[in-house]
Formats: sequence, C-alpha cells, structure tokens
Amino acid sequence: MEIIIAASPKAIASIVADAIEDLLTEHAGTVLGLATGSSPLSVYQELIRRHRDNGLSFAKSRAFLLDEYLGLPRAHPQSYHSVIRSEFVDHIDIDPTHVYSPDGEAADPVVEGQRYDAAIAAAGGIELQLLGIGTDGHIGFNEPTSSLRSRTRVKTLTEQTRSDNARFFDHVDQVPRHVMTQGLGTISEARHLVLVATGEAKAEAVAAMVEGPVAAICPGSVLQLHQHATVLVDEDAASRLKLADYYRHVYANKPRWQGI
Ligand SMILES: N[C@@H]1[C@@H](O)[C@H](O)[C@@H](COP(=O)(O)O)O[C@@H]1O
Repeated sequence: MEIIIAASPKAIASIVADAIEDLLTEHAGTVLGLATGSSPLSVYQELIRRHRDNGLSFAKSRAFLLDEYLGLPRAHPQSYHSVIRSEFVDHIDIDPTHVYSPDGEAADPVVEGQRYDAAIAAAGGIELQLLGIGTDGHIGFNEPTSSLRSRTRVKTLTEQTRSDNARFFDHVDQVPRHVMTQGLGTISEARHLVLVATGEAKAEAVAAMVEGPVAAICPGSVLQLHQHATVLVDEDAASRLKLADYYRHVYANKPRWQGI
C-alpha cells in the first residue's frame, strides 16, 4: 500500500486526476470505478476542469458505481445514481447510459447483486476504483464485520453511517436503513484502488485501515491485501498515523515516472 500525505484536497485531486488521465490516454475505453460522498468531489472537479479546459475525453469510457440506497427511486436527488450525475457525469462527455449502478429498486436484490458483479466482470473489470472511507472504516457501504471476500449484496447501515449521511437529507429518518454495495471481494478485484480521505473526522479510520490489523471490523483494512492500493490523505486525516514521516520520506523519494 502506498500512503501519500498531501497538503490539501486540491493537491490530492491533482495526483489522482493525473492517474486517471494516464489511464484514459493509454486506453480510451477504460472502465472506471466511481464513488459518491464528499471525499472524491475535488477529484471530480479537477477532472471536469481538465475536460473543459484541455479536452480530456471520457467518451469511450465506462463507469461502475460502488453502491446505492435500497428503496430510493433512481430519480431521487440523493440516490447515488442521481448524485454521481449531478456531481460528475453531467459535466463530462461520458455516455450517461454507460455509467452503471446497482438498482436499489430491484424486485430481487440478491439477483441484482449477482447481476451487478457479472456486469463488472463482463466489462473486463474495473481499472481504477475511487474510494472514500466512512468514520467507522467502511468502504462502499461495507460496514464493520463485512466479509473481506463479500460480493455485491444488501447491507444494513450502522446508525453512525446514517447520522453521518443525514446531512444530505432533510432529516436522519429519511436516510434509508438498507443499501446495496459492491462487496469487499468485488472491490478488491479492481486493478488499482485509490482511496481519498480528508479531515480530522477520518483520522481514526485511516489509522485503523493503514496501520491496524487486517480485520473485518475495519473493512478498509482489506486494502492491505491488494497488490496496488494508494491511500491519499491530507494532514488532518493523517494525524493519527504512526509512520507518517516514513510515508512522506517514501513519496518524496519516489521516481515521478512511476505515477501512483
Ligand atoms: N457509501 C459512501 C462511501 O462510498 C463513502 O466513501 C463514505 C464516506 O463519505 P464522505 O466522503 O462523504 O465522508 O460514506 C458513504 O456512506
């Protein structure tokens, strides 16, 4: 795992956007893994800027979202299907019908989970998966004790996650209790995992993920088992990392041609 401590969300965005731009340049039909939440927003803003100012094109690429609320209609402004469109997809040239997410209204959620995993595999798998992390260590919506090999399925949110996400709704009671999320096994099949975390509220989860044991109690710790995982944090989110100086030293001495 590579840990990059950057000065600001903007600096993180520029590093991640470089990696995505490199992929698109090598292979226009790249399959991206997108995440919702506030953490990747600065990355999306930087990619939108590069599309607008430099002509970076997503026209031939496809994208899969990590997760979706169960029972929320796709047209609901807080469905992840809607959120990824308003925050990112509507501002670039990707074909919106090539941006996929689990169907939170599927008649049979078990079948829908299997269908979603099969669709990712049929697309050739995800090249680069963007991730955030919840304050309880969840990635996607894989709450603590999620199997490290889990597949796309229904999960029940912790009350902590519901209250963290209440800011997007009028009231916490409106935050759905159930979700459909790519499993930790599904996520782990992406060729490159890129996790972004900023702010003091994430410091504990980041330390557990990076320096704690690999354990289902901290779902993000599954990144320790991945061949190519990059964690980008600002100073606040890095504040509880014991080996922060070592991570800085490694990154400062990294040959730039390696990218991330
Ligand atoms: N399902 C999403 C995750 O994909 C996201 O990474 C996390 C953190 O969100 P934020 O980036 O807004 O802190 O919580 C949400 O519930």
